[in-house]
Amino acid sequence: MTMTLLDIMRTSAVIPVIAIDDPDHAVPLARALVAGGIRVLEVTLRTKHGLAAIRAMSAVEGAIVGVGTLTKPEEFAAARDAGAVFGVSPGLTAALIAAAKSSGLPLLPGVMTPSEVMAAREQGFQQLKLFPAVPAGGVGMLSAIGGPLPDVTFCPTGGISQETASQFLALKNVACVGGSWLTPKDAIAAGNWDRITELAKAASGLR
Ligand SMILES: O=C(O)C(=O)C[C@H](O)[C@H](O)COP(=O)(O)O
Repeated sequence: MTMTLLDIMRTSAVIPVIAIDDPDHAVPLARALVAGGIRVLEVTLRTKHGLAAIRAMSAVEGAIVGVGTLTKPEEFAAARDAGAVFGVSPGLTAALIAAAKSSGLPLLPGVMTPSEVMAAREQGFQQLKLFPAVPAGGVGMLSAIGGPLPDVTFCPTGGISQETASQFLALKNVACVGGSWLTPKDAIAAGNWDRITELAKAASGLR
């Protein structure tokens, strides 16, 4: 059965934002996160290995793999073909809206102001990423937006940590949070998969 974006957002409390520097890290990293209860994985296109990593991680049992850092329309079909089942962008443009529709890839677009929330909603997007969440105003801003715009659900990302995530997750209009703290670069480089599983377990326990 195909999962909706909301189903995906409600699967785990935290969506790890992943950047793969070495393609050999993709599968063990995905296995380590899934072993810790974190199944939804956002693999960014920040490195040249992004698409190959999406392909490899999609084959890991239990993993639900999406593509992150979508900033250009041509990236949508390529990510979908590599196996991504959802996409995340830091912002939203007319070209990205068209690419999301033509590729069929469910998109979680980034917004940072009430006007951007309203413009995205007019285009049919009711699940949004607040980015960058903490610099934009964090918990106070999301709670204030929930007053006039209660029908939008957020995945705040940017500046959130294990220590602060629960404040975001307690909000009615937050389904999950995103962050890079589950995948520290030093742990990945050292192949310390047990540490990643521990971080994932702690994050899954947030909800
Ligand atoms: O790459 C993207 O597409 C982004 O939108 C940026 C990431 O979501 C943030 O960099 C994660 O934030 P941190 O947890 O503060 O590291």
